[in-house]
Amino acid sequence: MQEIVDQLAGSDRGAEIARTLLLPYLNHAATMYESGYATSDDIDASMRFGCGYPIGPLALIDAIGAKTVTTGLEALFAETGDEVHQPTSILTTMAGNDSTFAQTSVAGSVAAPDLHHDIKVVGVVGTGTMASGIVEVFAKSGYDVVYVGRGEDKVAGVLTAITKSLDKAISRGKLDEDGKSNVLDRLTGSTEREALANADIVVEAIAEDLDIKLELFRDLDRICKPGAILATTTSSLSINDCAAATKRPADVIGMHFFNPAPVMKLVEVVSGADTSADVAETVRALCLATGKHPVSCTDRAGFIVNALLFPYLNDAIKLHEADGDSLESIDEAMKATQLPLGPFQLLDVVGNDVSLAIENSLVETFGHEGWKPAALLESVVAEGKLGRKTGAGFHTY
Ligand SMILES: CC(=O)CC(=O)SCCNC(=O)CCNC(=O)[C@H](O)C(C)(C)COP(=O)(O)OP(=O)(O)OC[C@H]1O[C@@H](n2cnc3c(N)ncnc32)[C@H](O)[C@@H]1OP(=O)(O)O
Ligand SMILES: NC(=O)C1=CN([C@@H]2O[C@H](COP(=O)(O)OP(=O)(O)OC[C@H]3O[C@@H](n4cnc5c(N)ncnc54)[C@H](OP(=O)(O)O)[C@@H]3O)[C@@H](O)[C@H]2O)C=CC1
Repeated sequence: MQEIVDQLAGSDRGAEIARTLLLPYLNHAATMYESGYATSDDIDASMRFGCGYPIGPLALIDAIGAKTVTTGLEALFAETGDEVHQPTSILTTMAGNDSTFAQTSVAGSVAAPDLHHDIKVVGVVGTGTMASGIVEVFAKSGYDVVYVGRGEDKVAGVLTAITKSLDKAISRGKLDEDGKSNVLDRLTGSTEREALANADIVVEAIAEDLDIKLELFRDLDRICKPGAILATTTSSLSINDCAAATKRPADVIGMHFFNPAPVMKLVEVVSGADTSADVAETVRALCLATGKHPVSCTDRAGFIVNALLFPYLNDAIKLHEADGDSLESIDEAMKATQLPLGPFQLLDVVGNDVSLAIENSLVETFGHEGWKPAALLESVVAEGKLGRKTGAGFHTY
């Protein structure tokens, strides 16, 4: 941790880039805590388990010192005049009285969640990046999984991807052939949504388009048995909107996995206005049963992680546009602070179309001018350079 603090204090261009991009992110994390949207433990856990960061933002503020962070933000604000660079009041208070976020931790005092629903069969809708990973997570945790795609080839593609992943685990000595067969035996692929009739919970991971999701939720409401939980892994759409398409809004919830789903431990459990407490608790317990770390939040654009991550990713693009730092030098500067991926590498993993949708939803909700999507993000999306999934994005693959 001291290495990160030292790296950020450096005088080279890489350290300057890292400060320019991280200080607003730290300010926003403090603002999120101050607003009461999430606890300090959940904010820090979200960035560690959702994005593989070595340290959460509030713990990083503690490590750097609120006074140093505040001074850095004041200098940035003097330069840009952008309201999001003005130190939030909790930071100035902490800078004044030497307090820390660690003092606000309630870890350990929260009771373990209970499963209030019997969950044996999990349904997944979709066969893309997230759906395939989510199917793998549940099947590896011992659940029977029924997944639905839009064609036999797509359904077969999920089986191929999971088989490849299991073979890799075998080659690394983490699984044996029996274990692989057990996982594969739990999978049932179908091209018919009716196959979900017996599922105890359905997690949808189809295209990030509200009309498409609403059509699906209407159909799930018709098909799924009474009491089944209907979950969405949406990155930017409203849980309340999905719930309103059904006659069972109490059973609708956000279950936001992170990419790659089999690796990233975080799941944001997002309660809509009508989600029942029993359903939210059951989903948290289910996350624990699959080895995931659940955090709780309400239905607001970006939830915890994306509201902190995407303004930072957008700032990285704007820095490249404004100061001419190369994509590689910005990626390297951020990786030098021990982030697993540079911002352009991560944008290409997520998909630039998904990133643009998230950034637009953040601007709509929070209204910050400075968060408007960078022109270059709009143009790579318009050119079809969506990232790794299309072979080119900010980088070429
Ligand atoms: C957009 C949204 O709404 C929300 C989001 O998802 S935001 C994006 C969140 N995700 C991130 O920030 C990703 C950050 N990335 C990382 O932490 C790392 O790059 C990473 C852990 C994914 C890979 O780490 P790495 O060191 O480059 O790779 P590597 O050592 O090959 O992989 C580590 C493990 O992950 C596994 N893995 C890597 N990619 C994988 C994938 N796509 N699917 C399944 N497993 C994968 C590897 O098999 C390996 O497993 P073992 O340790 O069991 O052998
Ligand atoms: N990418 C990421 O990093 C993350 C994404 N998410 C969320 O997960 C969800 C899926 O994203 P992701 O896996 O990246 O997307 P992909 O593009 O990889 O997959 C999209 C899936 O949606 C299906 N689909 C597209 N249009 C329709 C339609 N009209 N009706 C039914 N199915 C359709 C596709 O089927 P087909 O192949 O047949 O076209 C495919 O199975 C989104 O809500 C996204 O916001 C959440 C966390 C991280």
